[in-house]
Amino acid sequence: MILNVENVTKTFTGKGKSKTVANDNLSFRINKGEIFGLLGQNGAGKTTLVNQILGVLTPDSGDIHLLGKSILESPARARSICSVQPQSQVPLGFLTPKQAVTLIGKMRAGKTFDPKRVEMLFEALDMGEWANREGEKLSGGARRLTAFCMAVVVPGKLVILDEPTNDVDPVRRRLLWQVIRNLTDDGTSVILVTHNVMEAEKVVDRVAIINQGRLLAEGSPSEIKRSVSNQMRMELSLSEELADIEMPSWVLSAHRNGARLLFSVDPSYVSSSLDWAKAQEDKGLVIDYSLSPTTIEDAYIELTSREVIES
Ligand SMILES: Nc1ncnc2c1ncn2[C@@H]1O[C@H](COP(=O)(O)OP(=O)(O)OP(=O)(O)O)[C@@H](O)[C@H]1O
Repeated sequence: MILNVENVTKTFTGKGKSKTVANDNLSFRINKGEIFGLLGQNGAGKTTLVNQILGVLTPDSGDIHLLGKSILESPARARSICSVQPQSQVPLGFLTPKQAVTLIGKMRAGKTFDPKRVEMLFEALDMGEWANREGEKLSGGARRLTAFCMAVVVPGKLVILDEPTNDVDPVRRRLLWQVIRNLTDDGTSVILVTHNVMEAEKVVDRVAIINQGRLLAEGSPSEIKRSVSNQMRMELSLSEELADIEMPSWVLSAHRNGARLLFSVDPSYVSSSLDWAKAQEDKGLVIDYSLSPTTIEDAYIELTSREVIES
């Protein structure tokens, strides 16, 4: 085991003494060589937890053990064991990606640093065209990939990646997932902090879903899906963002994001749900629909969503 988070609670006191419980009695473990997804909506408490793993914040109660030792006893050790890609963009200034990544590699590995590692990463992520371009002239995606390379050029035993695919194009996203997967070959563990549940499902071994500071579920993506039940998902693209759709009685739960509507459907209502969707399409209210087995995104929405749209 690399990381053991035990009953961690962290509360912030704001203006007027209002309190926010950012982490509420969180407990989970991460194994060696594992990719662990930390999933949760904005404000769920992910960054607060990461900052405690890095020893930047101290829990109010509970403890975190990294490779068997308490972070409370030695916060600086935690920072030497972990490498991090932060959620915010890393300012590169006039440094090129090659210079920035090489600099970090030398700082972390000293004389044992092998510059071929930079070439290998740039090739694996198809970054050659940007390698020698000034940081300030790079696109958001190129900067994000550079920050990723800085985090993994000499990876710690625990690599923490906060939304690493933000701004990255779909082709390089796939390359990035492959590089992340390869990181674990030598026993490195990875924490992947993300909102992008569907993407995470393809790469993580286990996930923790947190909401309002609390752990809602933990396990492999298939365990999480099973825990939510044997439902089907219907996904609809509405013709207008504000289209008024009457909710059928067989909908178990619903989630709407603009013109995208997701239903959980009892498998015994497959035929009725397809008839209903076809009727909505004929009325011009729905552009497109599909029915498929539950995904981890459905499980996530089911677990975290308080909002069920009304009929
Ligand atoms: N320094 C702070 N002072 C007061 N409240 C804070 C502080 N840091 C975080 N919070 C609050 O704690 C809660 C958890 O925040 P946190 O940044 O950990 O969430 P998150 O899951 O990382 O969100 P996001 O996905 O948006 O980055 C939020 O309600 C946030 O407003």
